[in-house]
Amino acid sequence: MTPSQLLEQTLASITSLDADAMRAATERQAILTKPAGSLGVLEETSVRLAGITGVCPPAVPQKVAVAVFAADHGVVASGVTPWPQSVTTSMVENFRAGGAAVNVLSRQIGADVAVIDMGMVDDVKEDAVVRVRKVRAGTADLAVGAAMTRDEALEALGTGIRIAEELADAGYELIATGDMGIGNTTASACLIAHFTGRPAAEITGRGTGIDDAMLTHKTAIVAQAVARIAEGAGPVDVLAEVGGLEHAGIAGLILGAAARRVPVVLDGVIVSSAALLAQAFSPDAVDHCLAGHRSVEPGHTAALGALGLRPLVDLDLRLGEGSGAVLAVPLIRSAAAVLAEMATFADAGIDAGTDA
Ligand SMILES: O=C(O)c1ccc[n+]([C@@H]2O[C@H](COP(=O)([O-])O)[C@@H](O)[C@H]2O)c1
Ligand SMILES: Cc1cc2nc[nH]c2cc1C
Repeated sequence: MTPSQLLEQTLASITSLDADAMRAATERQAILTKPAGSLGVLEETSVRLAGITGVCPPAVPQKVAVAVFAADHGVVASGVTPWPQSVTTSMVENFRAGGAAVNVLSRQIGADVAVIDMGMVDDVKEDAVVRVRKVRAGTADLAVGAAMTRDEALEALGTGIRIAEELADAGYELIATGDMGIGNTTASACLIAHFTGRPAAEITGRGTGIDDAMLTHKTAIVAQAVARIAEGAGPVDVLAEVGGLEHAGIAGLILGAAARRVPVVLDGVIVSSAALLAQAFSPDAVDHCLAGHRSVEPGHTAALGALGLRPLVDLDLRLGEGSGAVLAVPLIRSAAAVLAEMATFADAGIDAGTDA
């Protein structure tokens, strides 16, 4: 099957959320021993999980994968980040060794970290942690021209879909998403500016921590690259022009997981920019996602607004790797557990009155 056939087949199998399961979840929330609505966003989360999985009450997700998509970016040659490109590889080796923040946070919740080399400049070895699916050795510099070809964009989307299928087949009930790629906040800003229609100056942020001069330069690069996108360009063209290989992988993962009814937890600005891409292919796919957190990057708030998602955690994080998605998992598990395990008014013999 060609990547484009895989994409078409995946899009055709994505459905809207299960309205019956959501109705049952909403009705059950109303008879649990609490004032109606008092568990706020946890209640909404439980209803969404029912809609995604088609089951009420949805199972508490025990088996959780953290899929961290890694790639390099030609735009680092244009001076948009203070960090050397080699840090992408060094951090992937840190993930493999279990020493990064995402490893520590994942151990806290018993989640398995899977790293996908979508397109790092360096070659890394395959093992139980790192899956080598390199589409090309880094993108071209988006400040100068298209980041990749349409065929490469399609291949990378297909790779992400396959990762979702592998994780679903391995029995993962929830997939948290993450990214690693020096320079990738520039590509993310381009995607967000394009899909939200907001100006580059409003969307472009400091990434790993850049000074005012570099921010001005980065913003100009984003504005110019977005202006190059042709009127009426489809999502594959947008991805090829200004995206990254990890963005493609994450968008594919979101589409593939939605097709399999496996909920996906979004991380920060990079993952959410990839979710906008997934939304351009299939608005229903994003309904199968939960926003883990709100990053301090300005583009993230704009992206969440366009995705129509409310972040579960807001802790001034700007790390990436999947850190904010992993931190939200205990809240998602709690939301499902409340719906499944709380006593009803009838069970507890509590008079709910007539206005409850
Ligand atoms: O997830 C976020 O919101 C986030 C915000 C700022 C930076 N990052 C991480 O920082 C790296 C990219 O930053 P930069 O400045 O090199 O574009 C990349 O590895 C991201 O995971 C991530
Ligand atoms: C050290 C470091 C760790 C990261 N993790 C995700 N992005 C990162 C960027 C840097 C620079």
